[in-house]
Amino acid sequence: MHVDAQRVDTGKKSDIDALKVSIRTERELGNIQKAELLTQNLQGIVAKSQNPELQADLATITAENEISRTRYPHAIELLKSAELAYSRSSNDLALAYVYTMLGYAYYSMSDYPLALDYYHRGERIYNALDDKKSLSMVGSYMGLALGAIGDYDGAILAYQTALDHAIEQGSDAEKSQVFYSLGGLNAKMGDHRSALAYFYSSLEIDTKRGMVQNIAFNNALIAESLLALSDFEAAESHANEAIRLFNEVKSTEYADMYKLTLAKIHIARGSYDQANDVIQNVLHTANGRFPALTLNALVVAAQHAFLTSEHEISIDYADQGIKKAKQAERLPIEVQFHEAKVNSLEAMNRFDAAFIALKELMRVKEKLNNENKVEAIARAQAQTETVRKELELDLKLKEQALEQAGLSEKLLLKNFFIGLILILFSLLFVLYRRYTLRKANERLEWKVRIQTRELSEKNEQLIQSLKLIESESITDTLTGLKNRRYLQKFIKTDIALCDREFSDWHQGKSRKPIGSDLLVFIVDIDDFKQVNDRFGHQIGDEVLIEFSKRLEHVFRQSDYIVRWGGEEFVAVARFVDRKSAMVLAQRLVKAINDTKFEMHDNMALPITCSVGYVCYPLIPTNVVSCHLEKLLEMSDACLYLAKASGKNTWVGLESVNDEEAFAEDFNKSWLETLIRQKRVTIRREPGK
Ligand SMILES: Nc1nc2c(ncn2[C@@H]2O[C@H](COP(=O)(O)OP(=O)(O)OP(=O)(O)O)[C@@H](O)[C@H]2O)c(=O)[nH]1
Repeated sequence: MHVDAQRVDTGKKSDIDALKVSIRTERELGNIQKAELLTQNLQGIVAKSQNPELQADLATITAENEISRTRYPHAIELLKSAELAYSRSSNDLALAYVYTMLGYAYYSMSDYPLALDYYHRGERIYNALDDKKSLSMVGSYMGLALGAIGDYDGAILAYQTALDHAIEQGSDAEKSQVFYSLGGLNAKMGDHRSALAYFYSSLEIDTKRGMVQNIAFNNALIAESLLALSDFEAAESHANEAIRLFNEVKSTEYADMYKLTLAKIHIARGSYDQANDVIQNVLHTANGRFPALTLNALVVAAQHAFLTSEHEISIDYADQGIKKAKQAERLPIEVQFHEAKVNSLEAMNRFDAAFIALKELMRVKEKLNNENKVEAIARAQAQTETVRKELELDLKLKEQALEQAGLSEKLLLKNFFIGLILILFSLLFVLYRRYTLRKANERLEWKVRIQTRELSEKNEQLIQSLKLIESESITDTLTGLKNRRYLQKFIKTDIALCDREFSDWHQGKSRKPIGSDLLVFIVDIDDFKQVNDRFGHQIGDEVLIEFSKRLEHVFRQSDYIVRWGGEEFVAVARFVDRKSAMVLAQRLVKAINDTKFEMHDNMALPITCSVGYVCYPLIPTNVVSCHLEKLLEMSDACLYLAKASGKNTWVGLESVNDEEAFAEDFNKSWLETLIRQKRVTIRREPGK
């Protein structure tokens, strides 16, 4: 559906919906500029309407445009604000889509564990809504991320499920996506011949549908696989076709990205001058504007200079690349630059400098290795999720079969002939399903066989790294809650979003934020040592588990609850009004002391807890940005006051009046001083 950008200014819902569809269609067709133009039109309408849902829609659509432009951090910011709005309005379908897009943005920035986490969130909602088409989409994306962390087994399973959903829906778009992704996976595994077969299948569907940008992507990846197979002539022709199509739809960043493939083809052929022209051209356009493109161009430039024995130049490119990769936190690519530097220094017989560069290379590799350990956890979690999904799918199929059987019986009784025809159709359908599934299975089994040996080696490595990282996992094994690593990873973006909402207000860009505070609680079980001493550690553990469950009842699903350590828990209520803090704290204390804790041997223990909390931002009228550790120091000082006033109660720091209150060490005696000087607003349980 195409809508004239000039004419949609009425703000009518049907017009707005048509405009949204139009933007997505233009983008899918690769007309990014047109999509951005229409988005500006939507922006005008949204500005007039002040409708938060519409603002969230605009943020999502703009984020998708930004992803097309490879501007991922901005896309993430926009998606986070949409996530907030959709959670508030309980718009589950839109929320699931936002999660999927967040996953894709993180995937594009090579943060695979976070990408998988978001994909799982989206998938859970789509499952609950039984939305097969979206399940196919998210399955494909998950396959990509699993493939990227080397979990080929998991990736193949994800694609299999995605393909099933796509076939069931008869959806060409999703089928093409799965084929494209399977091509990518095979290319990653080094099986370029199979990769080509998948890319060609995807290309065929996209050509039928006239999806120019997808056709361009298929051509680009076909070129890369052909290059790997040393078929330079065909590779060059596909790379040129990709570049032509990307330029045609004004997607110049991608055109430049695949000009680098062309440069690699020239290098492989020994046409170094031609390669150099292309590289310089890309570096010139990318520098400063497109960080991802600049990094890729510098890798090829360093490689080119090394091969033409211009070692000084190669080192210069490598140094530029190291600096930029550090800024962009792209460790895998930083490793490539260090390697290039070591090679060039060695080739120049500068062994001292080469040794120093080698040490740096080892350090960065070690860092990357540590990150991969976290990825390994994501892989383990993803595998568990896949097994669960399979069981669920199996159960659903059985239920459907039972339902169908009941239905056929009734129909048979009513009308034998109609029943007979139905059975014949069902049979044909089952045969057709079996045929398509068998075909898909054959293909997958063949690939699994090829990969079995590699997988068992990888599994062995995985077991070793899992052992290493058990203590660092993001889940607390006793209570099943998340642990401090999880909170440290996720809270940063929430704090940034909160800062942004408030500073927009200070700068007069938006109205005063409502329901945008973060509340950080520390919850500590009272006299827990006595529980252990009197009843033993096992009972102590049972208390911790029951305690966690009660915490989960008090907070919302979208809040964070983590076991910080021992008998101490941290909960963060996200994007609420600070007025709710007292209510939550009271509810927390009551949730614990109201009913005794039932233990497995019918013993019932009276348990109480103390709570300290802090509301963020602390000075709403003048944002002083804080990190998690500082906020915890403050809630801990409040917790101390709660303990000192007899336990089984709460104390909260609602706001502070001046910036100087943020002393280096925010401890209990500093808080007491601030209270005495009336520089803070403190809340306590009435009567305590
Ligand atoms: N059973 C069990 N006990 C734990 C665990 N982690 C920490 N603990 C115990 O928790 C107790 C904490 O004791 P303290 O820090 O003295 O605190 P408390 O007794 O709760 O006293 P207050 O905080 O002043 O109310 C210690 O006895 C730890 O051994 C665990 O995973 N399981």
